[in-house]
Amino acid sequence: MKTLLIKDCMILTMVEGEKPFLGDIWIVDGRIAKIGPSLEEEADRVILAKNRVAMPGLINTHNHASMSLLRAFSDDLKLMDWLDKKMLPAEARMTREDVYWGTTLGIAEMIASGTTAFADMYVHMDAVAQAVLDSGIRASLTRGMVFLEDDGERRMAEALDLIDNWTGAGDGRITTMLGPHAPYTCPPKPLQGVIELAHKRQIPLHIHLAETIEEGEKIRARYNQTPTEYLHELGMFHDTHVLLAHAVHLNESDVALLRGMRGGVAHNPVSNLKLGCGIAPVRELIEAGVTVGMGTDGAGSATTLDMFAEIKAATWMQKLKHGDPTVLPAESALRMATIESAKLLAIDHEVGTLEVGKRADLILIDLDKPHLQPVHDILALLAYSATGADVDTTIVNGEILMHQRQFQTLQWEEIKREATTRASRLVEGL
Ligand SMILES: N[C@@H](CCSC[C@H]1O[C@@H](n2cnc3c(=O)[nH]cnc32)[C@H](O)[C@@H]1O)C(=O)O
Ligand SMILES: [Zn+2]
Repeated sequence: MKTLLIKDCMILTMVEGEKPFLGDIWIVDGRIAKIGPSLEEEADRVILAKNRVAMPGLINTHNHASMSLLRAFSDDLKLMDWLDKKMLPAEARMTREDVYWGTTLGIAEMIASGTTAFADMYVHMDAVAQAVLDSGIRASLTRGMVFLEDDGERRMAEALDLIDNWTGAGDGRITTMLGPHAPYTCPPKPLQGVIELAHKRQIPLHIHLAETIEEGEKIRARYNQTPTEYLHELGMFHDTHVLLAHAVHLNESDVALLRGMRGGVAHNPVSNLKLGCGIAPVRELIEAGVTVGMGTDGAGSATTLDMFAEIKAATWMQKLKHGDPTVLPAESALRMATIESAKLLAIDHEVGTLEVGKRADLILIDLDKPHLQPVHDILALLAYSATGADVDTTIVNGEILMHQRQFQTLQWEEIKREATTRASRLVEGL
C-alpha cells in the first residue's frame, strides 16, 4: 500500500454545490481515500500545504504536444498559410524520436502549469504514448488522419495499432480515440469508413471542426453544407462519443444538430484569438446541453500550453461577445477546464473532481503571492489572476510529478538539449 497525505490546504473539489474548505487529502494506491478536516492517517509521505489550494488537475482536451518543437517559429499568419507553408513542411521532417522529445517538452510545460491530462492528435503516436508513460501524465491519444492522398489505409492501420497496443497502458493513464483530422482533409468515403468503425468498436472520435471561415467556404463549395452538417449527415453524432475541436463557426441550426450528442466541444480560445478565427458559441452550446471543455491546441499555433490562459480568455471572450460580464462566471470557466473536460475525454468517472474513490489527479496552487491576496473569493482568484507559474505541485494517479516547482519524473536539462537541437533541424531553411 502506497500512501500520501496532503495537510492543511484549501480544498476546491469542483463537485457541484461544494464550497472551498480547509482540510486534508489522504491518497492510497493512487486514489483519493479520504478528504476532510484534521485527518490523522498514516502516510509514507506527507506534504504540508499551508497557503495552498488543492484542486483537480486541469485537463487540456485538444493538443498536438509534439508541436512544442515548433513554438514561436511561425506566428501571425492565417491558419491555412501557417499549416501549408510552415507546419506541414517542418512536420514532414519529424522522426519518431523528434516526436518523443517534442511531446516530452509539451508534457513538461503542462506538468509545470497544472495540467494532469491532455488529448493529443498527431503522428508517431507510439512515441507520444511512450512519452506519456515515462512522464507519468494522463492522456487520450489519437493518430490524426488526413485522407487527401491514397495512403489512407496505412493511416488507418497506424491508428488501430495505437488503439490495440496502448489503450489502458500505464495503469489506465492512456486512453485512445480515432482521429479523422478535419472536414476539409477527410472526404466522405474514408470519413464514413472511420465513423462506421467507431460505431462498431465503440471507439470515441476526435476531429477539428469549423475552425475558420475559409473552412466553411471550402465545405460549402464542395458539398453545399456547413462543416457541422457534413459530419452530421455522415452519421457522426448518432451513437459515438465525439470530441470536436474548436467549433467556432456554428450557426443556430448547427448548434441544434449537436443537441444530445455524446462527447462535446473542446474550446480553444487562445488559439482562436491568436489566429483571428472568431469566438465559439460557448453559451449557446451549453444552453443546448452540449458539454464544453477547454484545450490549448498545439504550441505551434497557441505558443503556450498554460490552461490558466485559456480559462481567462474563455470567460473574457464570452463576456465581450454578449456585452455582459455575468456570462461564463469564474466557477463555470474552472468547471470547463476540469470536470467538463474530463467528460470530453470520457474519464470523468475517474478524474475531474476531488472525490473519494477517484484517481488522485490534483494540483496545489501557491496563494502566498501578491497577485493572489487577499483571499475574498478563491474561484475568482484562480480564474482571473492565477497563472500556470503559481502551480507548486502536480500529482497524477497519486504520483508526484512536480513538487515545489521541481520535476520529479522528467530530466529538464536533457529535454532542453534534445528539443533545441531537434527544433533547429526541423525548421532549417523554412
Ligand atoms: N499530417 C498527418 C496528420 C497529423 S494530425 C495533426 C495535424 O494537425 C495539424 N494542426 C495543428 N493545429 C491545427 C489547427 O488548429 N487546425 C488544423 N490542423 C492543425 C498539425 O499541423 C498536424 O499536421 C497525416 O499525414 O495524416
Ligand atoms: Zn488542433
